[in-house]
Amino acid sequence: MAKEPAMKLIDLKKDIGKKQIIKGLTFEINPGEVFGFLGPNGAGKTTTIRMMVGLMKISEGDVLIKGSSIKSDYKNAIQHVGAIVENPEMYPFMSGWKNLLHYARMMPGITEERIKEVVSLVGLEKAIHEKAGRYSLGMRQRLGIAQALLHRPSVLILDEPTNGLDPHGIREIRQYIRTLAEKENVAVIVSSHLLSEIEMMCDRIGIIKNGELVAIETVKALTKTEEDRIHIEAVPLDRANELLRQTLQLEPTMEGENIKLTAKREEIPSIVKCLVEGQVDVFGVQVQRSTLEDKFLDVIGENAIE
Ligand SMILES: Nc1ncnc2c1ncn2[C@@H]1O[C@H](COP(=O)(O)OP(=O)(O)OP(=O)(O)O)[C@@H](O)[C@H]1O
Repeated sequence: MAKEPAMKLIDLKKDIGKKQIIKGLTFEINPGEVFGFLGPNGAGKTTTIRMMVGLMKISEGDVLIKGSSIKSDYKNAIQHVGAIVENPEMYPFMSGWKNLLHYARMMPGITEERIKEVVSLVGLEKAIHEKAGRYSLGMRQRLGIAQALLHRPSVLILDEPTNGLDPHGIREIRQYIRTLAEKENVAVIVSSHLLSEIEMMCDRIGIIKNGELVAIETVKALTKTEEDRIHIEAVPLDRANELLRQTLQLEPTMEGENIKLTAKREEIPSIVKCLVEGQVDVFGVQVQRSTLEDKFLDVIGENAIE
């Protein structure tokens, strides 16, 4: 039997006034995966996340969390969710430990053992008895994640978790997010604008644009390139251009001292051979791998970026 998805969006829609902001999102998020939710400004990420956690009314469609509808069975659905949508609320005059204890008391069945477990998951053992007010932003984020994990949610939603962190803090959060997805088998949904971040942290990515899902792929598939962009420095350039067109039926463009073309990596030796045999001197060949950022721009169209 296929495993039950941690979260399922079914034709989710949101109208505000006469405008349709979210136009029917359907996808699933699996236990133990880190899912990146990407999109340009105004694409509808925050609106979607707010509907996922019941902070905003759904116009049409539904969100199921471990099979329970957030619309018609809110109480059951929400108990499976841990979320940090805005900055986590902390009492600065209390230690990290006391903060967690305070939240734990508001929920049934959370033992001290569990508190210790989440503290260790986010790597805050050393600082947990210091006042939260003295924590760095990264430590506060981690305490927030620990708090969201206390009740063993199946889905953890983090809206821009690395916002405002320095590179060290970003690396730490990234590491802990991966660890906890693996150790707790929780589905982590991370929204972000930082593509390189998402590339390093996520297993799968959903990209939305104007309230519609335009791509959903594993990071591996999105960054795998069938064809590379190749820059060749060759003299004389005109002759090189002519040879590549006539002999190999390629479509190069010329730029300064370089020829640019797209081709498969395996084709490079025959391209060089063709040029050399045609009395063209080759001074350099550069292969440009396509990054996730290129893919993102391909999918959403460059004009969408402000
Ligand atoms: N209360 C509202 N009334 C009218 N339009 C709204 C309202 N809230 C959001 N919108 C519009 O809905 C669209 C999606 O907004 P949303 O904040 O969900 O996007 P986002 O992807 O989270 O963007 P960002 O990355 O900039 O936060 C935007 O065009 C926004 O202007």
